[in-house]
Amino acid sequence: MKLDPFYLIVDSANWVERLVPLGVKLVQLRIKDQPEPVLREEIRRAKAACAAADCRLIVNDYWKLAIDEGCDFIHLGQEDLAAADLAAIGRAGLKLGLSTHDIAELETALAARPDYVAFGPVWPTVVKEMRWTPQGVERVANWRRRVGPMPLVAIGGITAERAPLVLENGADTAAVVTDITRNPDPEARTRQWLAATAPWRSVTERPHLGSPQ
Ligand SMILES: Cc1ncc(COP(=O)(O)OP(=O)(O)O)c(N)n1
Ligand SMILES: Cc1nc(C(=O)O)sc1CCOP(=O)(O)O
Ligand SMILES: [Mg+2]
Repeated sequence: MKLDPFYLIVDSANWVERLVPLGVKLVQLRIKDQPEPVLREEIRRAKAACAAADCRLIVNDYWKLAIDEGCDFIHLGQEDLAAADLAAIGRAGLKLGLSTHDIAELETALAARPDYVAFGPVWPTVVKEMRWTPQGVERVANWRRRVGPMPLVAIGGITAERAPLVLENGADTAAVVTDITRNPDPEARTRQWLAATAPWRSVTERPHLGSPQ
């Protein structure tokens, strides 16, 4: 499975409808603290907008709703994973992305046989409080060697200017929230992201790096 090198994360269907038509091909709907009917409606709208633009939609956290609504990709953190029914997710044919921040989490994630592994925070993030200090791009390269051919997502404090650094260090895709959603011109910033990641969009094979350090 090849992931687009630009992985947009937003907190509403409004954002999906606004930015996906610009050419975004990989988007996560990450909504917190909303009642189920609202979540369901947001997922439906995001799904329709993504279908219209040939964009892959990944639903964060709400794996049961994702199954119900016929989505095909979810993202879970380690706590989400502990509470999830992996067999049900597998039966529904959902692809699975998992968060990792340290070696123990990586081992837990790999044992669940995900479709991608995310690693962060590479740089400081303002989106949420995290137990981990910024990990740096060298550690992205280390994760690349550890996960082998599995798709690798880098996340945390990534800007359009920094995206090439994580892609050069072995990430398959760079995930972003605030560099776009808090930019004064999110549409222009999205276009800058599309341009900054374009060299990796056309690459079909990436040479393997060395063994883990
Ligand atoms: C691509 C990607 N990577 C990491 C996360 C974080 O997931 P999680 O640890 O479950 O935290 P929340 O996002 O749910 O607060 C993510 N959502 N996406
Ligand atoms: C939701 C999330 N998870 C992270 C992790 O490291 O697991 S970092 C993060 C926030 C990413 O937002 P921004 O691009 O604005 O830093
Ligand atoms: Mg989560």
